[in-house]
Amino acid sequence: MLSVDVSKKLGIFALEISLQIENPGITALFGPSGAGKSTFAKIIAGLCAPERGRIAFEDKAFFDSAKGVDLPPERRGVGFLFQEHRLFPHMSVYKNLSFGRVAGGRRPCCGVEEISEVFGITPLLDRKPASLSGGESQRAALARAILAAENFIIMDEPLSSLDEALKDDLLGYIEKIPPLFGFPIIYITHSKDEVLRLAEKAVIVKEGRVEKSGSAAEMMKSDA
Ligand SMILES: Nc1ncnc2c1ncn2[C@@H]1O[C@H](COP(=O)(O)OP(=O)(O)OP(=O)(O)O)[C@@H](O)[C@H]1O
Repeated sequence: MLSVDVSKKLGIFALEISLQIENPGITALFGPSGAGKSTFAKIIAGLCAPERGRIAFEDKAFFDSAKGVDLPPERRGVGFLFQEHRLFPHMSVYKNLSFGRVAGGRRPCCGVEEISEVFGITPLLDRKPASLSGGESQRAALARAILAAENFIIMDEPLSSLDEALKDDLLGYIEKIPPLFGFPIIYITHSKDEVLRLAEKAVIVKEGRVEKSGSAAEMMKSDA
């Protein structure tokens, strides 16, 4: 279970989120632009520090302002997939994936070759990111996020730079992750279609707060 209770101010924006995510599958964070979804994701991953609060996964505290705990991102075991692929441009796909594995936890879920087969990128391993299509790049970034993960994966609008056909293709790959690798996923999106296709649970975030949470189908119906 991921347990979060944090506060953060960014200029005039105030984020106050208290939330527990128990779902072993995919939980969507859904809300309008500017609601604070990306800030919240960065706080969990250790890319942005809250002013106060506690973040813990199972019995491991990532952040605890009362006890002075603040683990750096590489010690949180969180795989992160961004809107754009953010592969290292000077490294081959193989090296990008190997780097993910080294940077990740002490318990890699699988090897580079195995994961490349799952995501259909084996023929691309010797290529540099600049020579890949948008869909190929996101599949390579997805594989790297899994290799870097020890506890769970956060995806921040991972389909936003892809066209409709490629979105559908990548959704198919994302669906495979919980059954094949067992990682929970926190999936950030504006799209109800993506929530309904992927997620069992959804958390509605508005103006820096959790408005409500529950089954994805119920949340999407009530947010109509
Ligand atoms: N460094 C910063 N300084 C000041 N304000 C910031 C900073 N970073 C983010 N904000 C503000 O915090 C609010 C939440 O931003 P955030 O990117 O988390 O929202 P979001 O829900 O992810 O939006 P989107 O769906 O458009 O990506 C916005 O009003 C944004 O302008």
